[in-house]
Amino acid sequence: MSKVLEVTDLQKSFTLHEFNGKRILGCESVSFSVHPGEFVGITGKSGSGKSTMLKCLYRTYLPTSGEIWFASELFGRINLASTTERQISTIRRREIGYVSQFLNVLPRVTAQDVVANSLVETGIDEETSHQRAASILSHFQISKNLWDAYPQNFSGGEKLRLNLAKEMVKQPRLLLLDEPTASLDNASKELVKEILNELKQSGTSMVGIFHDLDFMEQTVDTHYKMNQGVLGGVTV
Ligand SMILES: Nc1ncnc2c1ncn2[C@@H]1O[C@H](COP(=O)(O)OP(=O)(O)OP(=O)(O)O)[C@@H](O)[C@H]1O
Repeated sequence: MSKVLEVTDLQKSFTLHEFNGKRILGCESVSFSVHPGEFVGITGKSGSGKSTMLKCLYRTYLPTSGEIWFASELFGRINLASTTERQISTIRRREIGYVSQFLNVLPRVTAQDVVANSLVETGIDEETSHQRAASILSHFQISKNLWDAYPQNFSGGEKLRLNLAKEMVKQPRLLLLDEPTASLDNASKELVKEILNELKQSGTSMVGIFHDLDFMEQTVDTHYKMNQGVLGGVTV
């Protein structure tokens, strides 16, 4: 089966200029693949390099070495580790989503506009975008009286669901999840589990990092462990 993502020998280290160029290892020797509709889960101790690896996949961090091959619908097979900023920004708008508990949106933009703007950026007209945004916000159980509120003050669970809504509405080929259950109660976790399963059924591939092992074991297809920056063998 063709691969959506193929990571080979990814390494990221940080140079601390204020400490005479001291280098800190984020991750190294990271190699794995993701197939269409596959959900890969990554666990590991705090500081083991999980977020660094995920941020390299989204190109928030420029990898120090290694390759990240992504099967893009728009550009064909491209190496995210070395492609241009311009391609990366198109890919982020159209094909790769990133979800964490932290909401990074413009101030004074309502929740419904946050989701609708995600679609407008892909070229869909305003009216259709607002209709689809309303439908996904209901589906994610974000109460209607919050749709025209500013999400900066939303609860942790509401922010996470809004983040998921704004990324999922684009139907990305690949979704990156940074601790998708942080700050969720059990009912919200169940909802997120259902949503992730629906996404999988629709063919979206996912890579998620987790501290919540129970949740992870119920949702992922493949599990890797990160240890001191190195990605270890499959355990599920
Ligand atoms: N921007 C940065 N500058 C310098 N060092 C960094 C940076 N980001 C991460 N690191 C270092 O890289 C190492 C791995 O950190 P990372 O955040 O990837 O771990 P993690 O496994 O995601 O941890 P946690 O589970 O606590 O979130 C740590 O030693 C961290 O201090």
